[in-house]
Amino acid sequence: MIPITDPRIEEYLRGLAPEDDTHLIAMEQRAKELAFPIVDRLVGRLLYLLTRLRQPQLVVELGSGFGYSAWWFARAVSITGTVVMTDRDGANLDYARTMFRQNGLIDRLEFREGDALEIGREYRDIDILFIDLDKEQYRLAAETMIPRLAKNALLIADNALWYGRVAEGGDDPETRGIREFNDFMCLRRDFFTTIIPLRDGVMLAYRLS
Ligand SMILES: C[S@@+](CC[C@H](N)C(=O)[O-])C[C@H]1O[C@@H](n2cnc3c(N)ncnc32)[C@H](O)[C@@H]1O
Repeated sequence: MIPITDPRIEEYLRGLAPEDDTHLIAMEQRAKELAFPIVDRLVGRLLYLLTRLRQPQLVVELGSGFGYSAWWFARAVSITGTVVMTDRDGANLDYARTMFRQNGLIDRLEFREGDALEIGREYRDIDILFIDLDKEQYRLAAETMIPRLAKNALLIADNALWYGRVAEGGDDPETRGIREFNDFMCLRRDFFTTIIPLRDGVMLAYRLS
């Protein structure tokens, strides 16, 4: 496994990103206790910044877990914006619903239980698509959802470097899935795509028309 960011750098960056929101801290604690993969704070802050810059009306997440990444999107969209959460595990969405009811952001959220791609197909004119579901499904997710994106949409995907295994020549289904997805997006002429080596790699792909 290739370390993407030196742990000392990550610790330094985290030290520059203090947050005191009790729900956020509770979710970070929960993720730690359950060993549940969330984007974590540094990527969360990037999601927040991108959302503020793009000012989306519609954000769709494929693979929302219990709402950590959605918290950053929901905080950043305007009061008329919507963040669609999808997860096949209803217990995750129950946790998120309770949390967003308590913090007053619930009107900005839709909670959709089931297969993320089946649900995702129902939406059009998506301004921000966030992909964080099973890694074998990334390319299919992109193929399915690109026709449903708005002009100048932003496609964001977590785990684009997959613990460095994409660069090590790993051949397990998840690594293959991420590598195929990266190739698929980076070779497209209708997107401007880059991968930021932050945490586990974040792909940003801007739709050029
Ligand atoms: C990495 S976690 C998401 C973490 C979340 N984005 C965050 O940062 O807070 C992936 C989630 O996607 C869900 N998932 C994976 N594949 C899915 C699919 N095809 N349809 C619905 N949910 C899926 C899993 O149940 C899991 O909760």
